[in-house]
Amino acid sequence: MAVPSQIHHFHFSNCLMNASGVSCERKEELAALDDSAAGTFITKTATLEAREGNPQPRVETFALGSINSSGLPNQGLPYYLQALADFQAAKPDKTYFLSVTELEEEKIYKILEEVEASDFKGLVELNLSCPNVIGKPQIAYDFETTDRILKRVFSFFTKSLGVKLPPFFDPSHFDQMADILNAYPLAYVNCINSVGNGLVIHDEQVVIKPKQGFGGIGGETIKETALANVHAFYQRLRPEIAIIGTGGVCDGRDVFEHILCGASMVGVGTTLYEEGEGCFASLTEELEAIMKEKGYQSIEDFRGKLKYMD
Ligand SMILES: CC(C)(C)CCc1c(C(=O)O)[nH]c(=O)[nH]c1=O
Repeated sequence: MAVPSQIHHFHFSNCLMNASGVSCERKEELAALDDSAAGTFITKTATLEAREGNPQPRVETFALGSINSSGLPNQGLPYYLQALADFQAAKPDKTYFLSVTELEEEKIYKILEEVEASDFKGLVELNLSCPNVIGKPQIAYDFETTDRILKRVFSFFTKSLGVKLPPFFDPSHFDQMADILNAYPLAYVNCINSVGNGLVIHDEQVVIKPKQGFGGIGGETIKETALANVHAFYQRLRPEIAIIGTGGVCDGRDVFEHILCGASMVGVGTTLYEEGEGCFASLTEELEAIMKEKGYQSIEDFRGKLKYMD
């Protein structure tokens, strides 16, 4: 029971995977994902050194989703490179994802130089939702910084690289970002990261401790924004740049819709957080039932074929 997919020469036995950040910080969590119905996994975004992250409570769920200000808690790059080497040795034919970022521009180059020098064979995801300079927006909302970073990264980086993008909400931003991304040999873009700086209130109080309760929103409530970002980039990017659709996946229909919008792989975050890795099997069953009912044999029968009203 699976719906296979691929990104370039990387084949995946199933089109579902976790969203970076959820159930993927420690090796034991990655092992559970590795043994699940998911076609692959992506690590929690790694930084050069391990990080504690923000004070708890820092992740909470609410009726229609989740909010988090985790603060990049991770075990540090060496931990993930070693873990990935072990997973790869056990399953030589499987492809995995490593997510990385850093909190200053120069360190972004340093961490990618370390990944480049490693034996990692999978795909690398550069998380562009990181704040760069204090007082400036996150990298992906600063177009010239994004362009400068990608230009310098691709002057030395030869492994397969994708970028994780926050949501955009304006056609001119889709246009500007797509123009930048199309200039680089990216393997894929992953749309979207959580919807930044939401606020969840219970009674009269915020529900997470960091940032006076402000945090990234995920789950059911962000699906329409996620689908729009997947499709907007599908419409604009060169076909060589694949799209991973992440955000708002609660059932098989949501997976189907991400693929209809152009996604080749679909990331699951909040639902994985709430249901555990068994969600991949149920999402796959639901997707297969929809495909059967519609007579679709494979993803390519409907990927990107969203119909407009003429
Ligand atoms: C928000 C950052 C801490 C700068 C990056 C890590 C991250 C986090 C996080 O670790 O707080 N949460 C998200 O929903 N998306 C992210 O990309």
